[in-house]
Amino acid sequence: MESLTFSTVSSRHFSTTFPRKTTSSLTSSTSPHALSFRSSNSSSSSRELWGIVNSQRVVTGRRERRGLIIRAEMFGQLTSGLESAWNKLKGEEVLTKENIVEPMRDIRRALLEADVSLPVVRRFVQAVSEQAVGVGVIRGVKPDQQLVKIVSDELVKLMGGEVSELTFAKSPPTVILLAGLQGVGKTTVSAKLALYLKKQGKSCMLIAGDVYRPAAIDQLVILGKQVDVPVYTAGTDVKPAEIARQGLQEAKKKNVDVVIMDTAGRLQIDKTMMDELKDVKRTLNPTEVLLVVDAMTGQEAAALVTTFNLEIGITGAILTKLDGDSRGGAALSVKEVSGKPIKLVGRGERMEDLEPFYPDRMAGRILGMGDVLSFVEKAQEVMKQEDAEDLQQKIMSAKFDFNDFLKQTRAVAQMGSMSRVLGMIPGMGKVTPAQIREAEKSLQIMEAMIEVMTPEEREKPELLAESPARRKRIAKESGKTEQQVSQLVAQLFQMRVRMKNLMGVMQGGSVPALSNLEEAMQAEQKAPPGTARRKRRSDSRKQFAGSSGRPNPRGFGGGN
Ligand SMILES: Nc1nc2c(ncn2[C@@H]2O[C@H](COP(=O)(O)OP(=O)(O)OP(=O)(O)O)[C@@H](O)[C@H]2O)c(=O)[nH]1
Repeated sequence: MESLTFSTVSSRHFSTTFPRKTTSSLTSSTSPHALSFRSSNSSSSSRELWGIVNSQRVVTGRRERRGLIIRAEMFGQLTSGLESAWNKLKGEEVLTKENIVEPMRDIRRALLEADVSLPVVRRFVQAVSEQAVGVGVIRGVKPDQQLVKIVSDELVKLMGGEVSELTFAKSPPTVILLAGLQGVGKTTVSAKLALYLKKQGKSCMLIAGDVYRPAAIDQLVILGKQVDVPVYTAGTDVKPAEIARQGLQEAKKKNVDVVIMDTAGRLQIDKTMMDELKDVKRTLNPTEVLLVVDAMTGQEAAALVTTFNLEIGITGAILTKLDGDSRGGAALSVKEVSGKPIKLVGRGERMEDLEPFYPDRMAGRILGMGDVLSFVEKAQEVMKQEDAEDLQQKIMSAKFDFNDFLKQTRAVAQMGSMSRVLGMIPGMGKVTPAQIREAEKSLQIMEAMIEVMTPEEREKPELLAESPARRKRIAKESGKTEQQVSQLVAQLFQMRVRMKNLMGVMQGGSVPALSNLEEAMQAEQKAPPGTARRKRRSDSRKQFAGSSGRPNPRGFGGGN
């Protein structure tokens, strides 16, 4: 399904798999975060690809205007409104009560401009502010990235958290009653839904219940043919409740799994319409009563869902025309205002354009920052503040041992494939797949050797540095060579010194921001011989001498 591609694409795909073309200057501004993950070649006309390369935003419309191609991005205005919030945090070290005031104002404005209902905006802003000031520091994650993550989590919550699946009757047929105002897309949705369920292996039948618009019956018959689903019709002279009864009877006779009833829409909610719907509902005793609402109507859609729920009792909503110029108000307000979930969304006029409503993917599209979100999540998982501080302490006091080494390598493994993690780090995108495979292989070798060390050896690497016999034993038990063991021990000592050097670049001993770490690493690589490198080597020797008392004159590789 099309949407699947948007929230999970890792940054590597931007640079390696998909060609890319920069968005027209007429589209909303581009996130600086997203930019850092982008590649720069061009040429693709595929809509899916465009969605991906535009940093996971959905490009929905394509209109020629005065020779220029204008690409409308879903929720583009909301996305750029939120971007200005992150931008206000550039250069900040940590989120504070003071420095989030301005970004929160931007978030509030962006949501209101997107036509999100005011009480919803108020609650949202309050929830985000509270979390932002209490969030603390996560190693390697900048405050603006942290705010993106908090906003994302709250957006997901606002939209209901989990996907709200359709319910099926214990004994078939499952009956789905569709309701809604005129022109919202009910008839189209009826057929789309039948196709959607058919793809899940369910047999379906449609009932044409819109007796006020004869063309609607013809339309449903045509669409039914298109998706190859039978349509029950009884003309326009029969009451909708009676059509429902007959249709249901027919469906039972045919052992159909799901019956979908299309009903008439009105321009306004009126009593006759509600009474008629109530009659139909009573007759059908439906498993699902879904209100079809138009995303373009913004918070009005949420108000409608509330009214319909109070009047006839509904189980959820279907949001249509999400591919249009909707600003996001409907998607963000429906659940919070009405308490009823959006179950499905329509994203185009084709029969295939109906899909479940995934709050997390929707949030990802609104923010257009899937990569930043997954990076922050991974960092949160593996780099808890306490761990980072603990590690820092150890490094500063040169006590980084094999347990820490193992913890670190496992943390990297936990972060998923190393390649993905490296790809997420700006500036690290040029690591080749071969290098990555090599790195992953050496991690496994290291783990095997550390695992056979005694607890004492793990805590005091000096024991191994001093004793060829111990190294020999480790080699034997882990199935590796003595040279590999010696290299590992040497590596640990080198790492102590390297990390200590890196820590030196941090201001005030704080946990490093990613950029500092990157700069330090680049500086290290660029250092001319005889300066930092030379110093590091001598530091390394001192470190080794200090820890073991007496360096092995033959070096690790040469011992027996
Ligand atoms: N772009 C887009 N158009 C849609 C979508 N869903 C429906 N439409 C279009 O909206 C128009 C109205 O759809 P209908 O299915 O006739 O609407 P209805 O609610 O049955 O209308 P009434 O029978 O008058 O109440 C049609 O032109 C559909 O093609 C969607 O998700 N995206």
